[in-house]
Amino acid sequence: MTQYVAAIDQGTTSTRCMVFDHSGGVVAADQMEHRQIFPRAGWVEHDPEEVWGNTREVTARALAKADLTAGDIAAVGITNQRETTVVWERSTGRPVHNAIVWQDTRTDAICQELAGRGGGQERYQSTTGLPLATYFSGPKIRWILDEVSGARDRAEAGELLFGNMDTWLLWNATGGPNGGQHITDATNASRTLLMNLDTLSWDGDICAEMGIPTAMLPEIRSSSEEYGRVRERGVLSGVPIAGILGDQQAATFGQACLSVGEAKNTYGTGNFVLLNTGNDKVMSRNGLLTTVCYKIGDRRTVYALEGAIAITGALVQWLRDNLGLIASAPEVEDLARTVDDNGGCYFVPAFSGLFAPYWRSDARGVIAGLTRFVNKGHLARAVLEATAFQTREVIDAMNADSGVPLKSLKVDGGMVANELLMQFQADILGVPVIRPVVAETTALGSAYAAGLAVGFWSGEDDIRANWAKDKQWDPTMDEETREREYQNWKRAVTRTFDWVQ
Ligand SMILES: Nc1ncnc2c1ncn2[C@@H]1O[C@H](COP(=O)(O)OP(=O)(O)O)[C@@H](O)[C@H]1O
Ligand SMILES: O=P(O)(O)OC[C@H](O)CO
Repeated sequence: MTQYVAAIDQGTTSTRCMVFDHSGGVVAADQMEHRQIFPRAGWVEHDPEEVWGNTREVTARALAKADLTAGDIAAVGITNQRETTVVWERSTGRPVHNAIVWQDTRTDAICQELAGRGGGQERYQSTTGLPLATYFSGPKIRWILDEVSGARDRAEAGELLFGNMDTWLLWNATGGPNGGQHITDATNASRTLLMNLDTLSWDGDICAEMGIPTAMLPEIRSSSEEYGRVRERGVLSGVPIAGILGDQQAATFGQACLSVGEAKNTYGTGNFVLLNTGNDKVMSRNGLLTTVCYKIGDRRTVYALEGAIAITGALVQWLRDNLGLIASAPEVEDLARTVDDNGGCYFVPAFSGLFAPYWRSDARGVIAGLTRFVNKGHLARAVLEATAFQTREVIDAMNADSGVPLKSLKVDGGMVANELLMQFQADILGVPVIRPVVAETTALGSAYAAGLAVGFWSGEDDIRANWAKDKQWDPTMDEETREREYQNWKRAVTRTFDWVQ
């Protein structure tokens, strides 16, 4: 009897396997962190083989915890950190380079060169919905083909394959060199700078301009259909892999933001606000991305506007790992509660430049407003407030683009355990912030996509019915304080500009 659906959530800091029942409840879970490799300032890499090894391990451990076997699982969904780029050999499965992570800024010169050509930024935005920025996969593939000896010739000959983490895991799970499926879904493909947002196919002209042979690109499919079955030797042997969604789109789906105008914010390594815009793609005039939200089987594509913020939870990690001011991420709340306010201190974590709504690769981090009064408690508060201020900036942009002010914000991700942050977020936005019972909405969203494809769930009404509120924070800050604090933040942001020359 197949009573459950499994999800693999391959995130920036860790890989999880979660098993869900029909009500969307968590039956079992396991998680492993992988190494963050920083070869130079601004460069961030992961080892794809380590990530694949961790995926197998967390899957085996999650099943063992609930005493389940492959026969109990109706389908598997994959969700993943988006944009992170892997290039590997078709015949052996060996990566030709470490994965280049979404936060990595090494492709700045490539992006500037492409922007300088005919059409430049404007052409990329109108075709792909994205600005030309180091964040996306296309320039990262180009860098690997330029820098790894012989790689471009081998890619042209069909010997090398490209994939984001979804494709890398799917290919390995379905057999690797022995029949592995080379497939991605439209949400992941919409983050490469290479896909046409209307046709959901690779844009031949852009690929040629970027020097990327189409022979190495995966087939683009919907987010909910059977792509293949787990290889014979896998713990989930024979189970269909039937859902793929980029992690932020998965969280949108898992939060049941299924109607036009519904939005969620995920607080992880970075923050990502997605607003469902239905079957219409809205082109931003305020620094947001236009992206595929999901495509269920052969139904019409649903699009989203996205505010992508590079560094939020990663700043808490930085406080822990680089300064040693806290021993674990949750301790940042205790430290921040030792003071009443930020003491005039604002921390703008432009570690990878600034993403939405600025897209400034020349920006670098700044702590503004330092005096002898400021202590580590104020610094902890400034670290948490940075997440809330950055969120306000992208919500403002969204309100301007859509013309309809947001009434409340659904939240999820690792940082939403932080009650101080959630209250400050409601205060600085001036709208209620709502956390669901299952905060693991990313894994849940990909489980829903997989379960829908095999008939485990019958439709979107099941997803809506499973969503339940855990807690709500209402704004308590007066308007004058809110705007004064926000304007101080904005002034601090301007101090990060023009640093990299
Ligand atoms: N209680 C907390 N307060 C503040 N930040 C937290 C807390 N718990 C976890 N974090 C941060 O949340 C992030 C982990 O969230 P998660 O959703 O697992 O991220 P990802 O999916 O990006 O790997 C880390 O960057 C960590 O610093
Ligand atoms: O791994 P996360 O949760 O930080 O998400 C990363 C995003 O997908 C990057 O676009």
